[in-house]
Amino acid sequence: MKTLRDIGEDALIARLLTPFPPSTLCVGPGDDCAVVDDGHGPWRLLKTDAIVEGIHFLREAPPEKVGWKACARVISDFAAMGGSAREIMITLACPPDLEIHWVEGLYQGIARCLAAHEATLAGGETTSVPDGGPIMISVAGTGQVDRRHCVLRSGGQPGDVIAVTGTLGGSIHGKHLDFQPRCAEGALLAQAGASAMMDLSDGIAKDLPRLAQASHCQFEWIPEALPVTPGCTPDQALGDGEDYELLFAISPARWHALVLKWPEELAPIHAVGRLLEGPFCESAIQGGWEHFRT
Ligand SMILES: Nc1ncnc2c1ncn2[C@@H]1O[C@H](COP(=O)(O)OP(=O)(O)OP(=O)(O)O)[C@@H](O)[C@H]1O
Ligand SMILES: Cc1ncc(C[n+]2csc(CCOP(=O)(O)O)c2C)c(N)n1
Ligand SMILES: [Mg+2]
Repeated sequence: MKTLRDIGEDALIARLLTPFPPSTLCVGPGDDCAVVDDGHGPWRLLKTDAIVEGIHFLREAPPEKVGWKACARVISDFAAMGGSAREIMITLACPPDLEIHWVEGLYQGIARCLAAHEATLAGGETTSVPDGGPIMISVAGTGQVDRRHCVLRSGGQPGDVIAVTGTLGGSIHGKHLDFQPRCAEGALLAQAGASAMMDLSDGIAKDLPRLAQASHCQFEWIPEALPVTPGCTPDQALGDGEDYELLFAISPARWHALVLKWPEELAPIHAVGRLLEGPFCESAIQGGWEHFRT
């Protein structure tokens, strides 16, 4: 009998979505967020995400940071559309022997993250896992994005520059619990006419092929152009994952204009490659995170 390990996360999701009719939303499954048009005002963004003890964090991690991470991951996906967060709901599944203090710490981190991003706690759900089971925190949220400036993974064009914010690699040494979702950067990139965008959670080795595939393009990348986090190797920059930086495509003319006006106080931007005439067939980069296999 085949198991999830045999096919991995991406093939599993593709199989699970097969029986469903094509989405009638502005954007259905397949992007960082789903997008809903209420007919007036900004577009609504929907996202759900989960972190699990032993996979995304260890029990000895400071609970405030775990709470921050759980919410910041969702906000990073809003940023990846050019948008921002609105309402957040938290589902908490814990084993009975967990100290109350740990959960209170978790909620301090959640509160800090929501306050920093002007998001509102709308409610949640609390449940248990059997003794010895892992803590799981699931965060669902709504966000919003200006309907003229919503950036999908699928809008990339052959010839577009591929670029990233910040530096890549080494997140396990602390950044994965303590990152700033790139909301200001995402909004500016959307206004500047980025053609495609996503956040980097599984490593650029996994996520760049995903963006290229969604945009029906091939890609080339320049290994020496990767902005590697100091102290990390290029392989770590490619595959460590949980960078929570933005990966985007933009026309060469817009890229040149953007570089000239990019504000110093935002995370720096670096070109790392180019989209090429399609169709996407196979990834030229190895590495990155895939659930059930990594
Ligand atoms: N179990 C599921 N059922 C339906 N749709 C799913 C399921 N899991 C993922 N998806 C959809 O598949 C797409 C890819 O999901 P994934 O979790 O990889 O998103 P991501 O943005 O790449 O990752 P992250 O949440 O770490 O940023 C998303 O559009 C998501 O809504
Ligand atoms: C204890 C521990 N072990 C490993 C990692 C690294 N890690 C976990 S999930 C993931 C990919 C992103 O997840 P998702 O695909 O769910 O967005 C990465 C890089 C960690 N943070 N903590
Ligand atoms: Mg994402």
